[in-house]
Amino acid sequence: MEKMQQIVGRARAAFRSGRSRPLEFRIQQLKALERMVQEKEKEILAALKADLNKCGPSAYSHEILGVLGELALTMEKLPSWAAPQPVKKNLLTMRDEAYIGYEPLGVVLVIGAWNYPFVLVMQPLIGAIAAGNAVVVKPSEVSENTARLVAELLPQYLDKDLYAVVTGGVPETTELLTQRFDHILYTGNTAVGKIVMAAAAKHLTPVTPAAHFPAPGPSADTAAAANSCSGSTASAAAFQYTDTAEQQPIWTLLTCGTSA
Ligand SMILES: NC(=O)C1=CN([C@@H]2O[C@H](COP(=O)(O)OP(=O)(O)OC[C@H]3O[C@@H](n4cnc5c(N)ncnc54)[C@H](O)[C@@H]3O)[C@@H](O)[C@H]2O)C=CC1
Ligand SMILES: CCCCCCCCCCCCC/C=C/C(=O)O
Repeated sequence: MEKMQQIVGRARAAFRSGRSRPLEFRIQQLKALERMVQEKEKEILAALKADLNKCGPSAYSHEILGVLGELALTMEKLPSWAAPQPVKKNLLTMRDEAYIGYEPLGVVLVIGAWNYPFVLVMQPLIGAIAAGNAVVVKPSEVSENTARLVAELLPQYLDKDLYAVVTGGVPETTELLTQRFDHILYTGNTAVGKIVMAAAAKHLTPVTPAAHFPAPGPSADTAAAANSCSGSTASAAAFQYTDTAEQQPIWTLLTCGTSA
């Protein structure tokens, strides 16, 4: 318990330091992530082969190109996604500067699944970094080589305190879920999804699930409505990922929008 408390506590302290907020810092971390994928492509593909016998164009396109594509898109669009959006003024606000400004939520937990073990932790990680959050990544223990590689590589390229990796199985995930997060992005089966959502509910933490739930994936609106940011307007940032296999949106990362 103490270990998870320390990991999440370190991420929270790093978040509170404010260094994840500036746009230049976020883009610099995303660039480092891009360099990691380019420089360690062979190791990533070898881990996928060892875990799942995944290889050839399918491994390369989903797990490497998919991540590089997400990084390129995010770095290109981030300045406009993160920019304050002017809002219409009324009589009460006509003398004010009125806009919606996007704020990071805090510490985000990313739980990945075994079947696309690299892309399913990297895509949400990219969105969470882009939005200025600290992140704790929990890759699937079933694809243990990929999990080990992610734990080894991320600290070599990213800020070690802001972005942590926890490896292990059910006991570790269970322990991790006792901690308070500001958002949880979960991919996996429905039964565990219910466990994750119940644990999150104890801290009133919003969860974005990517499982095969009966309803389609969450839309920006439903996710925004589910998110509560005290004293501010909840707004969906444009960090949305479309699952090309299923043609439905599966990731929506929220930031808090505050309007003056
Ligand atoms: N909608 C989508 O976009 C996607 C959905 N999926 C779904 O996910 C399925 C694979 O998921 P799983 O087999 O669940 O993957 P998995 O066995 O890798 O588990 C997912 C995560 O849940 C954690 N976990 C497992 N048991 C737990 C427990 N009792 N308490 C807390 N945490 C626990 C694991 O540590 C792991 O990180 C696929 O078959 C598919 O249905 C997968 C990829 C994308
Ligand atoms: C040039 C082609 C680039 C394609 C990139 C697509 C990357 C998306 C990979 C995500 C795979 C998740 C699929 C979900 C599976 C499931 O529901 O079990």
